[in-house]
Amino acid sequence: MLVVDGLTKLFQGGKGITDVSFTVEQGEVFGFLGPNGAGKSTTIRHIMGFMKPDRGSAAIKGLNTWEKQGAVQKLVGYLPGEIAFIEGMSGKEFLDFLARMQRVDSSVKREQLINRLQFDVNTPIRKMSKGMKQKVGIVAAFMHSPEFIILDEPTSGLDPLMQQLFIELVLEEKARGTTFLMSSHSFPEIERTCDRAAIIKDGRLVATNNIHELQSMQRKLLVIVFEHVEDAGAFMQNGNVPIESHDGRRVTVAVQGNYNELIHEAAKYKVRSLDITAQNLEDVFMQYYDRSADKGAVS
Ligand SMILES: Nc1ncnc2c1ncn2[C@@H]1O[C@H](COP(=O)(O)OP(=O)(O)OP(=O)(O)O)[C@@H](O)[C@H]1O
Repeated sequence: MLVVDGLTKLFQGGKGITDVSFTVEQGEVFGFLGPNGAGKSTTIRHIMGFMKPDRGSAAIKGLNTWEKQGAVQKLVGYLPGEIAFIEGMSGKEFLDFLARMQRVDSSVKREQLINRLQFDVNTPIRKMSKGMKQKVGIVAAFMHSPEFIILDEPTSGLDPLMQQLFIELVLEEKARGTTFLMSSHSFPEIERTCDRAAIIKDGRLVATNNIHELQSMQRKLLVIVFEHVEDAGAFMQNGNVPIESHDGRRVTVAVQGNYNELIHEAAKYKVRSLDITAQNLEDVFMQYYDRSADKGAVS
């Protein structure tokens, strides 16, 4: 569906993106993660055909996005990072205006989306909060059922309930075969929706990975607090379990699947408490990347 190949754009002052390459398959939900200023929006603006790259290219369904921007934009639903609304319009007038340009009868879906996102579409946009404007933008990107939806930080400004609803909307569209590219700061949000994700830092892609593969590599961290410091010491010395860290009576162990040996060993001592947490998926991502990079192979 999307091929980004060696995309490079350097702004005055040296910031920008360098040699960004990745693909998004039809029906896939692809996440684009990175800190502020990493180059997410710049990459997305090239994919939408709004900017001419210095080098490299982006193509949607084989159409070069800079050379065929009109055709490309018809195929895509787009939510920009900062939406430029037309002065003086209400939400309804703005959506009517877009619907005329999209030339698809989107009235039924539009009503459903407005009802689910719970906002007053007749409010003048200049009086809307950031979250309300974001909702109008989401309706605009989804209402005409495009086959590819590109979202630049879609949940910024939304409260947790609306973030949850947004995830449901994405999963419903995904089930209908819609392809997504979406940027985010939030790994948990990407984890809930995406098949694969890429991390961008300082304008360069540092890793691309399969989320389900990462989830299967995710280790559990067990924090065991022993009754006595000596027990903690003996447990660490005798047990054949990978110790993550320790502090007095508290020992943190990382396990991936095989709990028997650990439970057997811990049961030899008096345990005061036991806590289990899953390893942060972002850490798994970066660990995996470091290992692959050492071997010279980043998938
Ligand atoms: N038109 C421009 N002229 C000069 N520098 C720019 C321009 N657009 C972006 N930049 C710079 O390029 C870098 C990447 O910006 P970009 O907006 O792509 O980041 P981002 O990952 O989307 O960040 P955020 O999460 O803050 O939206 C930043 O350092 C930014 O200041």
